[in-house]
Amino acid sequence: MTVVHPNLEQTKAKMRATDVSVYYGDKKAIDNVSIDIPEKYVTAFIGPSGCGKSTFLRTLNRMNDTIPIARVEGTIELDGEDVYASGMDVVQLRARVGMVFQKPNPFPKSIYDNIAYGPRIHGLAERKDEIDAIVEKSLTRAGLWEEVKDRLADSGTALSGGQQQRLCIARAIAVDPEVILMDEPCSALDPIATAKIEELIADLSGRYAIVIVTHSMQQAARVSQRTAFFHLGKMVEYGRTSDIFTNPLEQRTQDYITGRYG
Ligand SMILES: Nc1ncnc2c1ncn2[C@@H]1O[C@H](COP(=O)(O)OP(=O)(O)OP(=O)(O)O)[C@@H](O)[C@H]1O
Repeated sequence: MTVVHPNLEQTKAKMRATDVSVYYGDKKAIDNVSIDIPEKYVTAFIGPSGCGKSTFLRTLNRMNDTIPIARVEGTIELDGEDVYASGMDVVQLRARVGMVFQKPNPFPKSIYDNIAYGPRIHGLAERKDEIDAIVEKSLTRAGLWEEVKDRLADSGTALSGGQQQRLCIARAIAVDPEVILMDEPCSALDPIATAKIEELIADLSGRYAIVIVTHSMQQAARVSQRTAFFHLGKMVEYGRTSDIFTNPLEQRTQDYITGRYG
């Protein structure tokens, strides 16, 4: 059972997970997790290594489909629609629920094409001027436009690590997502690049539902309004970020945030 803080105000759920369990073969990695992911907020998933944070994050846009031995039970909804329904178009789902990974993974293409690719294949724009506008808007929103506007034809892989990660965020934004999942997006970055990504997350919250997996409690405290603490595949506690860090209700949460394990 998850302890949910009683003072949580009602917010509209953008995504809802109900009784979700995930298995890798016979091994249960996520055990009966239910959570509402609120619209326009940043939700952080924290917990010790191996507790299942990334596994659970990946259920939200069916990234686990790419792992043959992974099996998901329970229900995940996006605006009330069953994400695992047989008629669900997974490509479309992953545009609506975008993902940014631990290691920046730009396509080996130009900066321009990294952004233009998604809108083109999703039919969001056809004319060059429309695509140009999406490229500029997405890069601006990701805080990268000023740095790259004079070299859009250069390869995305030639950027610094932090710039590459902002390019990947711009790429996710370009297809007009509703939710952005971030799996330890700063773990490969230095402190300055990390600070830029954190600023960017703050700018983007309010516009998208964002879910971030992080090993850094300081980062969770800085960027999120909601925090879920995971331990051994279970979601132990969920509440406002400030409450989770100052007034945890569960001993296991208290032990983790005070550094007794992790
Ligand atoms: N592809 C996979 N095949 C088999 N087992 C896996 C796979 N991915 C993860 N697991 C197992 O599932 C459990 C949860 O792993 P997961 O990566 O979700 O945890 P995590 O909390 O994100 O960890 P970390 O913080 O170290 O990234 C672990 O026991 C892990 O070994």
